[in-house]
Amino acid sequence: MGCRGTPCSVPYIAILPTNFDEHPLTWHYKRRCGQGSWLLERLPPFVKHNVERIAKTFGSDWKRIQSYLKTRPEVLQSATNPNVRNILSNPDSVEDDFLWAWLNVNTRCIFYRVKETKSDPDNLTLCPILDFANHSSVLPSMIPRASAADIWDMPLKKRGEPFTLTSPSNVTTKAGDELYLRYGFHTNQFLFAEYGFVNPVSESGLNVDITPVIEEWFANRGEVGEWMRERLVDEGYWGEWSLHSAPAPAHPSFRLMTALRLYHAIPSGVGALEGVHDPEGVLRHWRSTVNGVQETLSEENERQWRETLQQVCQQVMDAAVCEAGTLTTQRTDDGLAEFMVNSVASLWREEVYVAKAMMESLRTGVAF
Ligand SMILES: C[S@@+](CC[C@H](N)C(=O)[O-])C[C@H]1O[C@@H](n2cnc3c(N)ncnc32)[C@H](O)[C@@H]1O
Repeated sequence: MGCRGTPCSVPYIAILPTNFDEHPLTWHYKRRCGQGSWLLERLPPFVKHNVERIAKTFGSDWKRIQSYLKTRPEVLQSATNPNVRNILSNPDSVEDDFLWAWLNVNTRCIFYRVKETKSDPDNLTLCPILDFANHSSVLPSMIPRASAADIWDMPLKKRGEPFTLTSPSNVTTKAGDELYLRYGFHTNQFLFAEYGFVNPVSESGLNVDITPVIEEWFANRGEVGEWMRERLVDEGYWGEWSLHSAPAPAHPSFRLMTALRLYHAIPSGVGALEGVHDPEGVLRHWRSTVNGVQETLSEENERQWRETLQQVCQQVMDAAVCEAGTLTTQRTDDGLAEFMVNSVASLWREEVYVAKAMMESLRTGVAF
C-alpha cells in the first residue's frame, strides 16, 4: 500500500494503474461525492446488480482484514506509513488505498488451484507479467491449459502444478504483436462490472443476461411466484437467464426456457398456492422436461412461455432504446471519461440488438 497516485520504486507496483476512477466499483464506493454516481444509476439492471455484488465482496473483505489485524496488531508495527500503523483506530484514512489495492488484485488475478477442491474461492493468484495481458474474446494469443484435475473436477494431488499457456493453432503471432488473454467466456455486462471495459460489439456473438427482469416477473406472481423461486433455487435453475444472438438464430438459454416453462406450469392468473390443485404433481411434470424425459410440458405451455418471452424482450428493448438514446447525447460534466459513458451506452445498445433478434426468432417460430 501507499503507491496509489505517487511514483513507486518497486518495479512491479510502479506499472500498476495509479487509480481506478473509471471503474464502476469506484463510482459505487464514492457515490456520495458525486463522480460517476449519475452513471451508476444508468447501468443496465444486470450490471447494476453485479456492481452491488462486487461492492459487497469488497466490503466484507475489508471487514475481514480489519478483524484479522485486531487479532495480530503486531503485523502493523513495521509499517512506515503512519495511516497504516493506525489502521485499527482510523480505518477510513486508508480505505482509498485499500480500494486501489483490492481493485488491482480483483482485475489482475487468475484462477489457479491452490486448494484441494476446484470450487474453493481461494483458488486465485496474482501472476506478475501475465497480468499485463489485455482481454480479447476473438484474438487470444495465450490460452491457459486446464489441468486434468480441473477438467474432471478431481481433488488436487499436490500443490504447485505447472501453469501452462498454449498458443492457439489458428493464430500467428509476429514480433511486436500484443499478446491477449481470454479472461473467460464473459458477457460485456460482466466484463464491465468486473473490469470496467467492454469489447467492441462487433467482436463477439452478443449475449445479455436478463435475470433481474425475469426475477421481477416471478416476484409479481406473489405466493405462487415465491414457491416457484424456491423450487428453481432447489433444482439449480434460478438465475443466470440469458439471451444469445449467436450462433444464429437468436435463442434463449436452456435455463431461461426451463424457468419460463415452470412459470406457465400454473396458470398465470393464480397467485395463491391454495388455488393450485397439486403443486408436487406440477413439479414432477416440469422435472420431466429438465431431465429430458419429455421435450415440452404441452403445446399450450410452449405457446405461453414464448409469448411471455416476447413481452419480456419488448420490455428490455423499450428500456434500452430510451437509455441508449439519452446517454448518447449526455455530456460528462463531472470529468468522467467520455469512453465510460460510451461503454454504458454500448451495453444498452447490445440489449436492444439481442432483444430485437430474439423477438424476430419468436415471431418467425424458430424452434429452440
Ligand atoms: C489484467 S489487467 C490487463 C493489463 C492492463 N493493460 C495493465 O497492465 O494494467 C486488466 C485491466 O486491463 C484493462 N483491459 C483489459 N482488456 C481490455 C480491453 N480489451 N479493452 C480495454 N481495457 C482492457 C481493464 O482496465 C482491466 O481492468
